Amino acid sequence: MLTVKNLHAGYGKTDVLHGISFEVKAGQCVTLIGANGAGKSSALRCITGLLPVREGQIFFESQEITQYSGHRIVRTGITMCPEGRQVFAEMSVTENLKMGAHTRRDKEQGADIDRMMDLFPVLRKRARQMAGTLSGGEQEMLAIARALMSRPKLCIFDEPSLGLAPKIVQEVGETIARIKADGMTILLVEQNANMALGLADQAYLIEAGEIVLQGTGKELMSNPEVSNAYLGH
Ligand SMILES: Nc1ncnc2c1ncn2[C@@H]1O[C@H](COP(=O)(O)OP(=O)(O)OP(=O)(O)O)[C@@H](O)[C@H]1O
Repeated sequence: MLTVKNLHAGYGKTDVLHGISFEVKAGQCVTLIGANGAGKSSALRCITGLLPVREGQIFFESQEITQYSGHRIVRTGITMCPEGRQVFAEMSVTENLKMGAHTRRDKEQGADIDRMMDLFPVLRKRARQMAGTLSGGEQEMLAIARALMSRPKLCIFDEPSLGLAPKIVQEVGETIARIKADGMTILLVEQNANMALGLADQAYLIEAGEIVLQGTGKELMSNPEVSNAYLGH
């Protein structure tokens, strides 16, 4: 579904991605793991049109999207659930969900809001509450639900566990697993390698802008180098 080939990108004179390639097949959960500053978010910024690609190509389904604007990429069916959640703090939960559907022209948004509230009961309880007053975990659920409101074909999660307590991280992991079981294709970027590898069909380890290891989630989890450096075992 998504193919990234030999991707180079950077900021100013500095290159931070040095030719990474990976693939996300329909229905898979694929994860990019790696330390702080390895280049995971930069790779996502390239896919979503926020950072120019210097060399290489990105394909989504049958089209090349390498030079597409962020807006056009959303219309192809790629949605990102951003790092730090970025909910609209001064809007209610329901209004945030409506914002997630702003690119849709159909009349089923109301039914989808209801579906999201079934999927995330805490959002129904807090429907009228300003999003800025929700807890971190609730805001993450809202950010995920808002991303799903666009009815994406590919949902990208950037560090969904960041800053959350371990119990909430587990809940977020379970939520992503449920979304995957419903058939969503997922690209997940995480520093929390334990959570990410547990969910992933396919995983890539990025170090200093290069992919240094790839395999199934299980394979990377049982790799001693990954285990020592990233899993805290
Ligand atoms: N806007 C920017 N301007 C200049 N350099 C940047 C910018 N954003 C990121 N970088 C640099 O690019 C490199 C890769 O950063 P990136 O955010 O992609 O890493 P990451 O793996 O996602 O890490 P993190 O988990 O901290 O987000 C780092 O060296 C970082 O300092």
